[in-house]
Amino acid sequence: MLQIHELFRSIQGEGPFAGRPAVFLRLSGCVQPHCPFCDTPEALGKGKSIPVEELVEQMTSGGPGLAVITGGEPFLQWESGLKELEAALLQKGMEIQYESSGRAGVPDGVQGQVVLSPKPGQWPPPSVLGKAFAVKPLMGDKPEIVLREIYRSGLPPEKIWLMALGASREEQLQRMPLLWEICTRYGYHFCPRLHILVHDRKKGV
Ligand SMILES: Nc1nc2[nH]cc(C(=O)O)c2c(=O)[nH]1
Ligand code: SF4
Ligand SMILES: [Mg+2]
Repeated sequence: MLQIHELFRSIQGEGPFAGRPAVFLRLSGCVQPHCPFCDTPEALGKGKSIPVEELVEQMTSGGPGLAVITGGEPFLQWESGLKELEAALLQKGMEIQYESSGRAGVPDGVQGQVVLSPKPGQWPPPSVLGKAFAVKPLMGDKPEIVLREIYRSGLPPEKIWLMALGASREEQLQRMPLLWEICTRYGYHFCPRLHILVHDRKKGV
């Protein structure tokens, strides 16, 4: 069983796979304490219990493609169903990408691609960063602190996507010019959040 908040088809809005059609599974629950700026508070509750087999059926009904598994914090449920879901989806030819804050660690043996979005003040340890395919830090009012963490971690610029904190189109657009400048200067990827730019605060897209 997995505790889920929602399952929907959309376009990956962030990171290295941005622009790709994908099926999204948003798992429920996150590590305490929850972030005061959380943009998915609706996913922090208990959610609905759904059997893994039913999720596999729904997620593969459109044929093979990209599955994005997000939350909340998806890796909290690794041992209670997510590992099993990963194996079943891979077996059906799906490509898997995780959206994780890194706050629950990254399980050993995970096969999908892990994209970490560290939150301000919560920079993950090297053992967690080392398992990431890409790192896309949320940039808020103190970008210099995050830039220092990136520099200290020794991550190569090719692995970094900078994205703006904020759940609204207005906040995104307001923070983008500075991020654009920083990305140009340091050779990081600029990460628009397409679903917010297109749909603003709408959920389930
Ligand atoms: N379209 C779309 N792309 C996303 N990429 C990461 C998302 C997330 O909430 O983790 C997300 C989301 O909620 N929607
Ligand atoms: S890690 Fe993400 S989902 Fe969890 S409380 Fe923080 S912002 Fe919300
Ligand atoms: Mg999100």
